[in-house]
Amino acid sequence: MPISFQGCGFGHRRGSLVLTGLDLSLPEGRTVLLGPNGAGKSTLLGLAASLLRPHTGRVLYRGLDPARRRDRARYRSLVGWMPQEIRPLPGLTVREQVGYAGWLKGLSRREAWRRSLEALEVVELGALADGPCAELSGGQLRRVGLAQTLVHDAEVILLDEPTAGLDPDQRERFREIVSRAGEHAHLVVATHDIADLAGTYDSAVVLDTGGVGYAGPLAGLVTSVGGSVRGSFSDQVGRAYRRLVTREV
Ligand SMILES: Nc1ncnc2c1ncn2[C@@H]1O[C@H](COP(=O)(O)OP(=O)(O)OP(=O)(O)O)[C@@H](O)[C@H]1O
Repeated sequence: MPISFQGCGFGHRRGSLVLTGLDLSLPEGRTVLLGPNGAGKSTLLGLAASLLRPHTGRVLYRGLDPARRRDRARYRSLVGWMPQEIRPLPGLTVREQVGYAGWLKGLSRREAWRRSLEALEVVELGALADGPCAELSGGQLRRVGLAQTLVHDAEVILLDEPTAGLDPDQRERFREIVSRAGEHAHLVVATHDIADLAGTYDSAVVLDTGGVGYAGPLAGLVTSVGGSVRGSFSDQVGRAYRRLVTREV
């Protein structure tokens, strides 16, 4: 079972909590994390990535608690995280940037270098491996971000709005690559891109004003809000999500 949150509370500022008493086990497989702006999706991923530490409760994966110093390095080697913004490191090639990420996650230099090319091939950037990272387009940089999560043996991969700002073709391409990456690891993807949810994900978690509105299989999202069964399954899921967060009837 992937990452679980046990009674987690967190606020970025004193007196204002984003998450309170969160009890949630992220589903297995490919999970989409949905919710309106400010619902706490990035905060939840930040806690899962051990970038943020809960003020109350704990985050666990395979019995490892990243708040405990002795568990942290192992936890981080098993959990990959891609932030919303990928910054090219000055002077590094694409392959060096990905290899560096692997080294930070505990791979030897030799292993990180070898695997960096494999990861770049998965995201279809092998041909640009030796070019400067700073010259990549926004869409290509997102793919570097994904390669950085694939270069080590992450069992859980967390992606924060990986398709934001991409044109429709790039989004579709990225969704395909993400879907493929989900064959080898549990994926959790925070996104507002609700096109083809059914083709890309197995499960959904919907956050709404500090709580979990829904967590489970995509099909259950439709039935949980009494959604209509008209249209394709993806359309039904999209409508059910909108209904859940806007209370549309
Ligand atoms: N660094 C920060 N300092 C202070 N408040 C923050 C910080 N980051 C987020 N917040 C606040 O925490 C709340 C949750 O933000 P978060 O970014 O987790 O939401 P989100 O669901 O990812 O939103 P979006 O869809 O807009 O990316 C918001 O009210 C936001 O203003």
